[in-house]
Formats: sequence, structure tokens, C-alpha cells
Amino acid sequence: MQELRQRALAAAAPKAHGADAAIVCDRLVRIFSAEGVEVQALQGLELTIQQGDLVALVGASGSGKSTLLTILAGLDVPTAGTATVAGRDLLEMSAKERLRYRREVVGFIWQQTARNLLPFLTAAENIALPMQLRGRRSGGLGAKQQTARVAELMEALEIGDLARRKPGELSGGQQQRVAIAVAMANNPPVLLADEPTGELDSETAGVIFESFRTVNRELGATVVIVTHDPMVAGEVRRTVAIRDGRTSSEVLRRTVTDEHGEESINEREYVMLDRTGRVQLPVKFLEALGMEHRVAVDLAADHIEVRPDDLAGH
Ligand SMILES: Nc1ncnc2c1ncn2[C@@H]1O[C@H](COP(=O)(O)OP(=O)(O)OP(=O)(O)O)[C@@H](O)[C@H]1O
Repeated sequence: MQELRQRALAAAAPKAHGADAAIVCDRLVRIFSAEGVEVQALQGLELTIQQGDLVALVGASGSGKSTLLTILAGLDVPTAGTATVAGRDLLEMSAKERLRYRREVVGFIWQQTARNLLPFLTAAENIALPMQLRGRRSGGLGAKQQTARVAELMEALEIGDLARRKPGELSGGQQQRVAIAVAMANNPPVLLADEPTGELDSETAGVIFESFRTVNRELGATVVIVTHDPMVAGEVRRTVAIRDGRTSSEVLRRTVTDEHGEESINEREYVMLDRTGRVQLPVKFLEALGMEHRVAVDLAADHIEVRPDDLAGH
């Protein structure tokens, strides 16, 4: 009875904003000071990513993508705002909790293939290492289960035949697939990758994206990939664009089936509406209509109209 009552209370309690999301960033700010100059890399960024999502972050060079990813990875701390990943508050963690967070909650893949792996260990040893570092005392696996987990990851990522090779004996694409297995070794709920295909040709990049989809689908991880690669657009369900340290627009893609059973991809662009009602309109739309500075807005029955300033010049 007691349990039933508690469950009913929990169900009735209002859910905090994004309570069941994997990643929630709220008015995130990161200011760097270098040689007396301040750079606002993130300027009040808002982003919610649901559990199980596969998301690409795109944006011009310097827009703040890497800064955001480094914060989500627990390698850097924001100046202001809040960021929560898998229920962990990234601003409140102690040094010890941060270390554990990086080992168990997020997996990370760098662009530089060599940076992801230890050169003197074989692929299988590299994959086993995060499990050994975690140790049994913090809930890690025993030796036998570790071996089984290495085999499971190698099979899922189709790198079983590379187990005994060292990174120097692997191609860039093979190294990145091993890196994905390393990042997933402790079964983190979230996998982050910064330009993971930046050093690869487009065919190999396609194979790597397939690996991310496998991790997302079969291992259940929420995957966030920062990329410049225009090919990514067709590879993920959700692409979020970052502009000047804020999320500006996003494209959602879903497969729809018509009455004849024909499948097609439905693609739609959205812009983010922040708490104060600000939106960043797509640059290409503004340029197409020559809109700048002041625009006219009108409320229609089910939408809002934005037009070039009709009083300009008066
Ligand atoms: N450690 C730092 N010290 C000073 N400024 C920094 C630092 N890291 C990033 N910045 C600045 O913050 C801004 C955002 O950089 P960031 O690396 O996040 O952009 P990005 O979108 O990842 O770019 P790219 O696609 O070129 O990697 C840039 O103006 C950059 O110069």
C-alpha cells in the first residue's frame, strides 16, 4: 500500500523541465579570457536531447560546438547556466565525481584518431582498459565478464579480426571503430564525438556513421556528434545548428510511408524559441527577403508572420 501510494505521488508530481532527457543545457555560458580579451564561446545556449537520440551538432568554425562538447564530457566547466547529463549536474560535481562521470557516464571520441588509443596496447587491450580502470569496487565487471564485453563490442562494431593489432597497424577508420568500442566499454548512457570523421575519406566516414548508428540502436546510447561533414545531414534523425554560441535551428528527419507503402524521408527545419521569445531566423531566409534590423510581425490564427519592415525609408 505504502509503495502504491509513493508510486501514485511520483506519477502526480510535476516533472522538472526535461526530467527524462539525456542532456539538458539551460542558458549555458562559457567565457574564455586570453591575453586580456574575453571571448564568449557560449552565450546562453539551450539544448535538450532525449534519451536514445542520435544528434549531429553543426555550425561554422568558432560557433562553440567543441566548447559545448568539452563541457558535456566533463572536461571543462561552464561560466554560468546549468547542464545536466544523465541526471548529473555538471556544475555541482566534485573532482572525484567528475572523474567517475568521465569513466562511467560519458564516452568520448576525438577527431585525431591517434588521440583515442594507446599505441602500445592491442585493440582488445585498449577496449578492456576503461573496465580495468573502473575496477570492481565501483561496480565494474570481473575479468571473465570483461573479456566477454570486449568480444561483444568487437562483434557489434565488426572489428573482431583486429583484436591483436596495435593502433599503428590499423587504418584511420579501423582506429575510430576501436575508439568507439573503447568509449562504450563501461556502457555509458551518453556517447560524445568531436569531428570523428574529420581525418577520414567520405567512404570510410560512412562506415563510422554506421558504427554510431549501431551503438545508438543496439547498445542504447544517446549519441551526439559534432561535425562539419555535410553528409551527416542524411545520416541522423536530428541536426542541431549552433550559431554564435547558441542553438539557432534544427532539422528533423523522419521516414513516412504513403498509402502505396512507398517510404520517403520527410525533412523539416525548425528554429529554437528561447524563454524570452527570441528566435534566430535562418540566415538564408533573411538574405532571400533582404530582412535586417527591424521586421514587421503579425499574429495570424495559427502562426506568426514575419515580413520585411514595411515602413523602412519613411
Ligand atoms: N581555451 C580557449 N581559450 C580562449 N578562447 C577559446 C578557447 N577555446 C575556444 N575558444 C574560443 O571560443 C570560440 C568557440 O570555439 P569552439 O572551439 O567551441 O568552436 P567550434 O564551433 O568547435 O569551432 P571549430 O569547428 O573550428 O572546431 C572561438 O572563438 C574560440 O576561439
